[in-house]
Amino acid sequence: MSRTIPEPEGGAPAVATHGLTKRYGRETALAGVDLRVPEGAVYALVGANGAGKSTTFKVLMNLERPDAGRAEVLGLDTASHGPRVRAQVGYVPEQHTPAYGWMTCGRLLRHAAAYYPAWEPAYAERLGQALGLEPHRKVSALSKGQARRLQLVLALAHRPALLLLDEPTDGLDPVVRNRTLALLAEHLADSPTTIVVSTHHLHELESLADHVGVLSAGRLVAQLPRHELQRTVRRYRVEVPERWAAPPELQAGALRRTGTGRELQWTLVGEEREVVERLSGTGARVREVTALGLEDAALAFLSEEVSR
Ligand SMILES: Nc1ncnc2c1ncn2[C@@H]1O[C@H](COP(=O)(O)OP(=O)(O)OP(=O)(O)O)[C@@H](O)[C@H]1O
Repeated sequence: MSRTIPEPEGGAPAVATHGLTKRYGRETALAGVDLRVPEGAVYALVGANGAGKSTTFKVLMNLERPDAGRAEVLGLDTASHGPRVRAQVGYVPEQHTPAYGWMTCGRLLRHAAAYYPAWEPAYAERLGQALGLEPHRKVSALSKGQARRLQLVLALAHRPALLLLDEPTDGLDPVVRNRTLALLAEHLADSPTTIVVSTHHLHELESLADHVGVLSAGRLVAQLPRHELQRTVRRYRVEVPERWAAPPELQAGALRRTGTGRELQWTLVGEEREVVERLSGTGARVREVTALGLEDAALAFLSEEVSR
């Protein structure tokens, strides 16, 4: 089951993929993904390990070629405009291994400054200080978290139109993790930026994300604005008559079902009023309806398959 948003109105999306498919040998990493990221959105990409998040980022950066389909980033076809795309994107890759390991952090930042015309040295310095970056440390000698801090400065300091952040807080200690999220919020407030960010900790993006995409085994099983997600995905606690069978239209909207006997908890997609009417029409009594947080609402899509 997949739920998607219509094409954003007015102007091209900042990121769009069309039937994106990527295989590694017999492994299908992406199976016909149609991503739509409106300009200015903070789009959280979630999914289990191996769902295809990093592969999506790599294709968007033209670091991997799709086997079928195509991707557009900032109006450019990624396959034919790789360098132009990369020049306009701030990318934090999944791997914590920045290039130029023999340089010091300070030297690498100066090197990047020469490469990006919009690089702001003062901003780079401020970010480095806020993240506790040590300019004299050699890149190859950085710990995982230290490398992540450097990658964040490299991605943000040229204020790109698009940030592609693949688990940006991975490896960071809790203090720097919070600081990074605050820096991202400040960055957004200061410069118009579209962000696509993957995470296994969606609650961290509770105050930032306004769109959510859920990848499951290479398929985009949900893609919708956050307010839509939270409005239409609800948990219903219902009491059902004996030998009650759920009608097919409710089964179709069910993401998760727990409970036994006559008391059930269902996470369902649909307009609350209609869902309650449908349930009541079958003799079930709705005892409680709970609105879900961003993380629970998105994660419900990931348990969809296993609950069926
Ligand atoms: N270079 C590669 N060679 C072979 N298989 C690969 C390669 N890169 C990715 N895959 C496979 O493609 C699938 C998607 O991987 P990907 O790294 O995109 O997932 P992910 O959602 O980022 O996972 P995680 O949350 O664990 O980082 C996985 O099954 C993975 O094993």
